[in-house]
Amino acid sequence: MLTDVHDFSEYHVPPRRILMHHPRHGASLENLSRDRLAELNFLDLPHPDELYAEYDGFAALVGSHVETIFLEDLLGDHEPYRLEAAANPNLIFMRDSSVTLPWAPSAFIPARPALASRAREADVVGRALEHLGMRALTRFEHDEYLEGGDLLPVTFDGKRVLLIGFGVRTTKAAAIKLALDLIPEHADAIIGLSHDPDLLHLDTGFTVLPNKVILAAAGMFGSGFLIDRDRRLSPVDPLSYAEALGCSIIRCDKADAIAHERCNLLPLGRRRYLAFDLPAELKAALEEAADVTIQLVKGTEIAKATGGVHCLTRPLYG
Ligand SMILES: NC(=O)NCCC[C@H](N)C(=O)O
Repeated sequence: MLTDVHDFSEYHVPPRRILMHHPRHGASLENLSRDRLAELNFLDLPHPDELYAEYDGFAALVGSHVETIFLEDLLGDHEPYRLEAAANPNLIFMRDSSVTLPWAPSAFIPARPALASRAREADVVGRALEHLGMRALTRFEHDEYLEGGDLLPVTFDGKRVLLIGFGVRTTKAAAIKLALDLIPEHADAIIGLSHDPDLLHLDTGFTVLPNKVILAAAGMFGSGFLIDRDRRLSPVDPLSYAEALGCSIIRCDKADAIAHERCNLLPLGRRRYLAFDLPAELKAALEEAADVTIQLVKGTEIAKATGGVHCLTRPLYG
């Protein structure tokens, strides 16, 4: 059962700050041409000024709820940061380059991006987090790849659970490494969810909300596994498993999840959420079932870069 008492889920704990990267802090978008879309995994070429305006609107809305902090504030003239900000427009998707855990505010998991053009992000962002006094809990190598959008920390019946999605980016080897390095000190269990490769990350098509509500892209999740506190691995069907534990699943259209970031909701704690424009029916259904308030912000240009409000943010809890 998901409980509110001792709930250290990402959707429950208000971040103390949110770490972001403004696309204007570097000219990566202005220098972008169509021939780089595949390398960056963009759906289309965003219009820089419109994307900046959307980002400003989003950052202002986030800032009205919680303190925001930008990579620029922490790294300023740091050479690798400047180079990355100048060349890599995916740096705005701060969710992916590291993982933070609501129950371990002074630690982080450095990501290891699988997309070659994003490979340097984790070092840059790790440097910023270390600058804030946070320490790395592990290091991935060999065939261990993990992008932050594939990891959702929740508390499940008082247990600290890492929900990890496996699609095109994150590997099972990374989940095993986390089981070895984090259980039992920093996590009690890991639930792996294999998802359709059309879904970029877990957070493209899946999120857990209060009241045991799950929002999932329809037909995208199949097999999965559970690694328990004794590091025993057993197969589970993740959605049936969740339903058996009393969760209700609201499904959204797969194509909408991919093109419009429908499942990519940003929780700010105290039942507050932000999202890119949602169909009125879906918004009402989520607000009713999960007893949350969702504020909407325009993100058409940002969605061309294949990310949403969850992808743009890295919550800091300490
Ligand atoms: N968590 C996310 O879904 N992040 C969005 C990343 C978009 C970026 N174009 C990528 O393909 O890595």
